[in-house]
Amino acid sequence: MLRIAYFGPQGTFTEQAARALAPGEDLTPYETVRLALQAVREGVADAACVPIENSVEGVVPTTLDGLSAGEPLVAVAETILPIHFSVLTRPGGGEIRTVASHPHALAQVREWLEANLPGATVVASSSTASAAVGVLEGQYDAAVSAPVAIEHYALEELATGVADVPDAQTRFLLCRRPGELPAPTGADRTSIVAAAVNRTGTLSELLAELASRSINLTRLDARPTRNNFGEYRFFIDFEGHVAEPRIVDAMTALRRRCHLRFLGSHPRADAVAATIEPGAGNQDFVDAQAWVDAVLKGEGA
Ligand SMILES: O=C(O)C(=O)C[C@]1(C(=O)O)C=C[C@@H](O)C=C1
Repeated sequence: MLRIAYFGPQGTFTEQAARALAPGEDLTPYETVRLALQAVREGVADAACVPIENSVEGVVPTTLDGLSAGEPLVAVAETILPIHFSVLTRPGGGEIRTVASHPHALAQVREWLEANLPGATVVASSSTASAAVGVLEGQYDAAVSAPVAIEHYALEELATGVADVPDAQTRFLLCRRPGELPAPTGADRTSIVAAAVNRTGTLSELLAELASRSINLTRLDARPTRNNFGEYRFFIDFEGHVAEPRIVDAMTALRRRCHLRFLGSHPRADAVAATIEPGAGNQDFVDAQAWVDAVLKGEGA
């Protein structure tokens, strides 16, 4: 049985994602994303399930920072969950003076809180489920939690289906130490971190390498390197798999220009096939290489 670390405690959205990505495996909650990733680096866990991006609030910075520093880890699978919340209180409730949740969750229910709990002080907690634990322990009066939290904690539902944006979604990754890659499917995502030197035009040069090969980006984020003020690392997700000739061509071009960290190639949860423009398919790259090989052997011109 695989040992799967996940961003917990029990009752987070991430636990649900871990159950979807690793059904029947042995799941262990960790208090932070960093600790879940560390468990994999230390060999205590085989893989970690962590949130990466939300359709309303964007990327989860602790996950980006956790993946870009320390021993390399790669994502081997992803899942996307619909996100709506339950607001949980102690049974028999009383006045709600404080309401807690993970900052990403609070950002997705700001309007609901203003309309329904206008006097309450909003408090950030380490996860949606730790907010539920806090309510149970009397630290807060209400928690904005994943609907499954009610199955783990003896709380009452004040409201369910809470979401300022009805179709919100979060994408989660299953990360392991580098090893055999998942096979390409034609509907894959590749993730890299690019540490480019700070000079005019570097980011646009990197993006041009992808654009000139008609490789479609699915996400672009920047995070500070933490070394020099104003220096950033770029997190780039794009369609395709590193085992495809067109992606190999792009990755080698990028590697010549900057320091790269590979964060994985794996099937997309939404199964959207890669956009392939005329002249930019894998066979086009194979044919072009075969022509150059023939020239080198003196068999073509
Ligand atoms: O706290 C949780 O339940 C989580 O799994 C984390 C997280 C996130 O980091 O975005 C996951 C999904 C929701 O968007 C809110 C919180």
